[in-house]
Amino acid sequence: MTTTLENPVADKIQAAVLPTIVLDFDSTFTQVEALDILAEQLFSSDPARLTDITAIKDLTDLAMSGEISFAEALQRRVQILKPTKADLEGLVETLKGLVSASVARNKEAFLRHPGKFRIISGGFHDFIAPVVAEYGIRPEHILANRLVFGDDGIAVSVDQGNPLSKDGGKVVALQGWDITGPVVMVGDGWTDFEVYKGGAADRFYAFVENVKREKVVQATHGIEAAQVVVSFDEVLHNEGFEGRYSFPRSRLKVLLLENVHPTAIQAFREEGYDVTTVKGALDEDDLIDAIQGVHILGIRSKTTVTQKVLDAADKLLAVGAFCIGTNQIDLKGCSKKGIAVFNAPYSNTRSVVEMVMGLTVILTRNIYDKSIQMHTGKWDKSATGAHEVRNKTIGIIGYGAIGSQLSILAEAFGMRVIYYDVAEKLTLGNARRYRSLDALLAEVDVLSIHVDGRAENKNLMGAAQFAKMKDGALFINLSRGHVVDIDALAQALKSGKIYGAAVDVFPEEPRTNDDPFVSPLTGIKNLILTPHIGGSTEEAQEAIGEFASERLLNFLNRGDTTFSVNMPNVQLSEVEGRHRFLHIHQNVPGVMAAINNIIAKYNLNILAQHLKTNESLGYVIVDVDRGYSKEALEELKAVTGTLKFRSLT
Ligand SMILES: NC(=O)C1=CN([C@@H]2O[C@H](COP(=O)(O)OP(=O)(O)OC[C@H]3O[C@@H](n4cnc5c(N)ncnc54)[C@H](O)[C@@H]3O)[C@@H](O)[C@H]2O)C=CC1
Ligand SMILES: O=C(O)CCC(=O)C(=O)O
Repeated sequence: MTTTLENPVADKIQAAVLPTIVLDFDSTFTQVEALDILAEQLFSSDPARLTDITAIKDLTDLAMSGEISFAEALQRRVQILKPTKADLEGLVETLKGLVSASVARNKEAFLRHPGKFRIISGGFHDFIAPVVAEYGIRPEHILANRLVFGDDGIAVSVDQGNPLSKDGGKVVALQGWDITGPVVMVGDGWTDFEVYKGGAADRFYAFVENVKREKVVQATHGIEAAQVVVSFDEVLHNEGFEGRYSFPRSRLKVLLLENVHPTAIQAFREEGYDVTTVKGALDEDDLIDAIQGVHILGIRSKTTVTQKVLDAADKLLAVGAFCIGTNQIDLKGCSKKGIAVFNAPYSNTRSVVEMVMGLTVILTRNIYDKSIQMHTGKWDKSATGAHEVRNKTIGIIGYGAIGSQLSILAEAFGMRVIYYDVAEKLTLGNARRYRSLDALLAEVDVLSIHVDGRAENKNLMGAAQFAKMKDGALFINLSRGHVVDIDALAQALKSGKIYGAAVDVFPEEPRTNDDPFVSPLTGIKNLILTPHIGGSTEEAQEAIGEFASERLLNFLNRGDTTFSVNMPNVQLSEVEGRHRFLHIHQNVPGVMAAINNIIAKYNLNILAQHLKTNESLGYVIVDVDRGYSKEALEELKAVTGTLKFRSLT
């Protein structure tokens, strides 16, 4: 199967006859209404004038949505604001930092096509010109009002001779401009729509990235030449401009489940992707419905990505596990479809380790049960059964990222550390590796499990293993629920064989906070139960949000597969001034030769080429210079064994 990212609209438009794109300034070129910002700047520190901030905003909104006359709103706002030239300089600096995200990320396109982008605004040339200059828009390509200053340097009114100070002014002003060829108007406000309605523009884009004005959006319905766009990427794409992106990001859907941290949501939105979030996990049926049309899926530990889900995933490019474990994802199924899987292998490691150390002390001192007794009014000040952790032996099963971190912290607490791992590991500090699990079990005062969730680890700790432990040992599991036979653990605790335990993960976990927790472990003495929160610290969640979204964005934006758990890892630079083909295929003979034949046939000039394979997949990345034909792309997609094909610009 290939991923087809086509753009029929752009195909129809001859690249040679690029239109002139005329942008509105307020809430389009910038994220904000400049006069609202000016009001905040001038009045927010003066309690007596706070109401003027609201008055300015109200006037702006009424004019933008077409409720009152634009000319009246403009004049009244200037009368309230009365700015000086120095005030406007401050405003310019603020506005430079508030350019719309999709405009800012397409700066290269602005600079590459001087004269093709112009500004028309009911705002003021005085502050617009220095902001748009950074995008190569010259003063003569800005139509805007001018402020009239009094002798005292304070602006008192608007230049009345300028058509833009009047109602319907944008239509008149634009018609009088020296533009040849098609004109495309992009804006959020009613006066922008009027430009199209009044015949001064051939096409209109209602720009809703910053603000959605219902009256304007409604007005576009049923008009073939008008369209609502959530980002400037779409405008560039539709109008045949070579923006940074071969496919508008706003049409790529990201579905984030399980309360993924806001840093991730923001990262995708800032890059222009269409993000949907869901608080809890989805069960298989709901996920099958939700996954259709989704390009990127973000989950944590409670969403299971099964073969059936993958079969329904018609557009899926990548799955991000916003956690460490990936046992909830059918990795083989993903590989078979060329879907890349990423996780955040180190972002919550420390949180888990700190929790294990805390639990170790709490259990060794019997603090948990003492606290429960206190809550029932029982004061039991006694040292019996309470111990220091110093000189005790902690046994770690699974000496990976978490196990080895724990080794360091436990040693710092004065504990003796021994570990068991099926793989060769670098032993840290004075820890000792045991090659026999049984030998380790027999020696530990505290046992902590940190193996990964592979299926073979089911019931790694069962009745036989608990029986091999010292009487009165402590047991901790913050790895995966299925690793421990919980009936056997319950029995070992009830019999006193295991003196105390802490369990954070369970074979069956509720999908959301509203679902009940049912387990044979509830109600047992000296057993601390926690709702899978080993990695749930604000620090870890933020770090995971940043790390996982960065991996996914690097994959989307440049094809980089660094840290992918199933794809061959290839580190790639940004796509600058070139085209990049990304070809994911089954690792079968002949694919590379077929790709190279097509490249030779179409005489494509290769700037860089990479091939990396793993057991099941091959990943070819080809960077070519700008000239290539659509036929070449079609042939590359059709190579036998192709799973996914994308091109980036
Ligand atoms: N409770 C929570 O909120 C969290 C749980 N976790 C879980 O903690 C576990 C460990 O995470 P990491 O240390 O990052 O993983 P890791 O992959 O770095 O380490 C796992 C280690 O276990 C070893 N191992 C696997 N099976 C084994 C076996 N049968 N016997 C001995 N050693 C075995 C591996 O060789 C590896 O060294 C994972 O299951 C992860 O999902 C991770 C973060 C948060
Ligand atoms: O916090 C989560 O959702 C899962 C944490 C976890 O178990 C992991 O990172 O593997």
